[in-house]
Amino acid sequence: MEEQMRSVTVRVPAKVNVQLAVGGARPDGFHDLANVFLAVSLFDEVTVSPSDGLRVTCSGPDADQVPLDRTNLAARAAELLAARHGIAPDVHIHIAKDIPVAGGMAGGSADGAGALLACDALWGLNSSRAALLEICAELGSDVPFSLAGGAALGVGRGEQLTELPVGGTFHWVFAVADGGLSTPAVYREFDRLNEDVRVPEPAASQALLQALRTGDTTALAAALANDLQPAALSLRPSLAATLETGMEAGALAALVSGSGPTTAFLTKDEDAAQTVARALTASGTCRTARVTTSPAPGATVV
Ligand SMILES: C[C@@](CO)(OP(=O)(O)O)[C@H](O)COP(=O)(O)OP(=O)(O)OC[C@H]1O[C@@H](n2ccc(N)nc2=O)[C@H](O)[C@@H]1O
Ligand SMILES: Nc1ncnc2c1ncn2[C@@H]1O[C@H](COP(=O)(O)OP(=O)(O)O)[C@@H](O)[C@H]1O
Repeated sequence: MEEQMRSVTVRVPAKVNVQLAVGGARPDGFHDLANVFLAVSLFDEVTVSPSDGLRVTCSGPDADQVPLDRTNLAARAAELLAARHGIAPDVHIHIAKDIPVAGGMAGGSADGAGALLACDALWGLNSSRAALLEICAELGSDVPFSLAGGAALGVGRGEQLTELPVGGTFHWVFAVADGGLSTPAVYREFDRLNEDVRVPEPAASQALLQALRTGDTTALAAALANDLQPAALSLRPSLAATLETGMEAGALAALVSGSGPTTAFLTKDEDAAQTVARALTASGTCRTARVTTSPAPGATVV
């Protein structure tokens, strides 16, 4: 009972990149981006409670693929926050995982942002939003957006966010692939494929921002773009069949989610999403299909 009363649970969304414009490799190994994030209604739940030391547990269908040591982004978040305040990270972090692992949907980032917010509440630190966002950026390029949710443009390596207005609800299907793809490997493949190309400065598409602002699904479908898609397809050619299956079933557009291998299908409404999900599942070109909506709120104490 004591443990229950003193636990804090935070719900955190997955993301899809509706535009991922990638620049050339920087000297620090990162790439400058114009990264338009949209949070979708697939969530992990991170629960923290006092413990003798730092401990991570995980439940859910993909739990066996999640590291439970100090490399887990949730553990790193707790350690960073505790270090800033000169306290010990004595906390049990439990992750109820529903976001595909290594799928290009920022599941690890979600858990990092979730653990940070949850520990801040558990330890009564009352950190400012700006302080939390700064720690998020230290944890990873995508982590600030997991805290923020909604929609945002991320520049720099994706960590410098500007919130974007969204004027409606979008319907998506996500086809979860068997096995993950390593984000660094996909960026390396992007570099290899662009070896002899002058990669332009990344810039957000005005048509895309307008489509988000007005909630115009057809316009959003026309503007979706992911510069990492050729690299993900090069490393995982079978994704082409998944993309084709969703389009044939009536999706307005299909793309790889971030670094993949999850693929995303935008549909005109919930019924169309169910039809696409059924076709994807029946085709055997993916492990499972998930119907979602966007935008979704960022990390929230529940
Ligand atoms: C590609 C994206 C799209 O949102 O996410 P996923 O689709 O994997 O979830 C992100 O750029 C991934 O962000 P995140 O997974 O937080 O990356 P980080 O931990 O910061 O960096 C991991 C590695 O990815 C590469 N990386 C990441 C971000 C960036 N702007 N340029 C890069 O080259 C680097 O090789 C880096 O060492
Ligand atoms: N809390 C976490 N959940 C999932 N993966 C994690 C977590 N912490 C660290 N990782 C590591 O990060 C890798 C990328 O995971 P994830 O964030 O799910 O994918 P992506 O970067 O494609 O969005 C995993 O393969 C795993 O080794």
